[in-house]
Amino acid sequence: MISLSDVSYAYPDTDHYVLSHVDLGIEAGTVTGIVGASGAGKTTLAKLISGFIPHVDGGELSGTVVVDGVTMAEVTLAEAVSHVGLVIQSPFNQISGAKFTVREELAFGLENLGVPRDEMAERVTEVAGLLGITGLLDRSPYALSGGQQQLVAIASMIIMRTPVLVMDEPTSQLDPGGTRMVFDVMSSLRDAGVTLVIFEHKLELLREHADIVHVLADRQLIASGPSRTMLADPRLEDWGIGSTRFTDASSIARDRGLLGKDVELPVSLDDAIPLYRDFRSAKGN
Ligand SMILES: Nc1ncnc2c1ncn2[C@@H]1O[C@H](COP(=O)(O)OP(=O)(O)OP(=O)(O)O)[C@@H](O)[C@H]1O
Repeated sequence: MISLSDVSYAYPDTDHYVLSHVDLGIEAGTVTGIVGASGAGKTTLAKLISGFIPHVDGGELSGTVVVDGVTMAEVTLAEAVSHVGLVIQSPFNQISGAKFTVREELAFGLENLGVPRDEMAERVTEVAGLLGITGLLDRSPYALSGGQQQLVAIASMIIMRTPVLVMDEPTSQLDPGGTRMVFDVMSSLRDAGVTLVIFEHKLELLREHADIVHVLADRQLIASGPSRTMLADPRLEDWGIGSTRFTDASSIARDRGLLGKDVELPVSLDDAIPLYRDFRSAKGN
């Protein structure tokens, strides 16, 4: 569904490559997590997958990016965005600036596609319900909190029903409840067959929702694996990505001989529970 072959990229008026010889393959209907330290190039990669590079940012690009059968550099941005939606990191910048209410804002992209009014209204109601923003529909997008704007930004992409959605830190402005809700919505999108690529720092949530995780460092995708294995990898510390409290605690317990040497370290609470149960039964209480 997504294929990057030998992709290198430098922003305009710079003399260095932000990404260098990147290869990536993503299967349809999967959830892929991409992690990397600050400045590693996550936003750049998100913009490449969704066609904003080269169509908006320009710069020097080599290699090919194919999404949903379309080579991104060879089609217009309008064509690219019909295949892949991008939720950008700053929700304020995602708002079109052309509309007075959230309802109109959500319908904006559909209007451009010529979707009939009745269907537009139905889709707005549906997506607003999904993201719990029905009560905001008649408010100005600019009168909302950062978290509310983020939900509107996500809704404005989901409503387009593209087969691929790329999300660049989609929950950065949300509280834990809002974050969980957005991840639950992502699960239902995945169930509906949407291919998701999530750039995210919240490793526990990524563990729960991503099938495969890739690590971006040194201008390349340098490691990848199933979320349980990749997100418990001790090298994540060296790459400036960190680790979860469950991995840290279990790693200490293992070093002190409380857990077996070859125990598979947990990333999330769900991973940790069976481990602690085994530990308790081994102790006989
Ligand atoms: N428009 C631009 N022009 C020139 N350099 C840029 C531009 N945008 C980003 N960069 C540089 O490209 C590199 C990668 O930036 P990018 O925003 O992709 O990283 P990131 O991993 O998303 O970071 P963060 O986690 O902080 O959002 C950084 O060194 C950044 O300074």
